[in-house]
Amino acid sequence: MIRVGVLGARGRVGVEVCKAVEAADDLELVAAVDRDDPVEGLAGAEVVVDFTHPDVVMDNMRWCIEHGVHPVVGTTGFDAGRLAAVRGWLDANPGVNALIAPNFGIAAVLMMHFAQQAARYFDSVEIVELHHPNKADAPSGTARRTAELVAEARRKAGMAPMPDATSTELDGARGADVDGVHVHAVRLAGLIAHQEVILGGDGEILTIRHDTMNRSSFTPGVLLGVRRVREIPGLTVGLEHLLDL
Ligand SMILES: NC(=O)C1=CN([C@@H]2O[C@H](COP(=O)(O)OP(=O)(O)OC[C@H]3O[C@@H](n4cnc5c(N)ncnc54)[C@H](OP(=O)(O)O)[C@@H]3O)[C@@H](O)[C@H]2O)C=CC1
Ligand SMILES: O=C(O)C1=N[C@H](C(=O)O)C[C@H](O)C1
Repeated sequence: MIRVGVLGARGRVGVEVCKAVEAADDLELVAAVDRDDPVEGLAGAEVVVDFTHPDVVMDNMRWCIEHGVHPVVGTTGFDAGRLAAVRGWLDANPGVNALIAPNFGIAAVLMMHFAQQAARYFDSVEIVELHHPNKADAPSGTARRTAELVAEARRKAGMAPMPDATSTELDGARGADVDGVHVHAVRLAGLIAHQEVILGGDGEILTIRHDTMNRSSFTPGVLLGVRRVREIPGLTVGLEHLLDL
């Protein structure tokens, strides 16, 4: 049995994670913690899953790592500076590992992977992400990561900058520039989490679309991370590293 704690346990995703851990024969839910709850119970966990908020996730990760607990993190808002800080804490606490995945949905990971593979065949790539209006961060962690993967693939292939004659624009009209890739964020009642990667070339458009239809879809990926994090040294970013793609 792996002893598991959950941070953000009463949140939209945390509730689903708690249910999935409780339903798994090889996992034991030893602590379900939300805002203002005592955290001591987490020290009895081997792995802590975090689905909280970008404002608090760094403090949570530091606490886990310093208490010898492996964090599996779905909370978004990571940039290069934050990842470097996490690496520093892990270096200071050998034997503790961490997994951060901007998206635990298997189909979402495949969407990012396919976009990365396709990127070098098209002149232009833009990303549209669409989420529920209660989301704190824009663009989404998934869109940021997709843009980074696409940009890296284009750099490796030695591609020219994307064509774009825009010379006058209203602020924000072309979206956020993530590593040279334009990312557009929609926040709309009724949505959960969706993304389109639109790739354009000479006379052809390829659209790769992913739709999250419910939040239990994240839990198989989370449980995979929980089961594997103890054996993957240091910091792992992205579930793709556990999927043999
Ligand atoms: N990687 C992935 O696959 C996915 C990532 N996410 C990300 O996960 C995060 C959470 O999403 P979601 O579940 O929709 O958000 P919710 O707001 O529904 O849940 C977050 C929960 O964490 C609680 N919380 C806030 N601060 C703390 C704290 N210091 N300690 C413990 N609990 C705390 C919140 O309490 P309160 O409401 O009082 O603030 C809330 O209950 C977001 O960053 C989101 O982008 C979401 C879906 C999938
Ligand atoms: O806040 C959400 O809901 C989601 N957040 C993650 C992100 O920012 O990419 C994953 C998924 O899109 C749902």
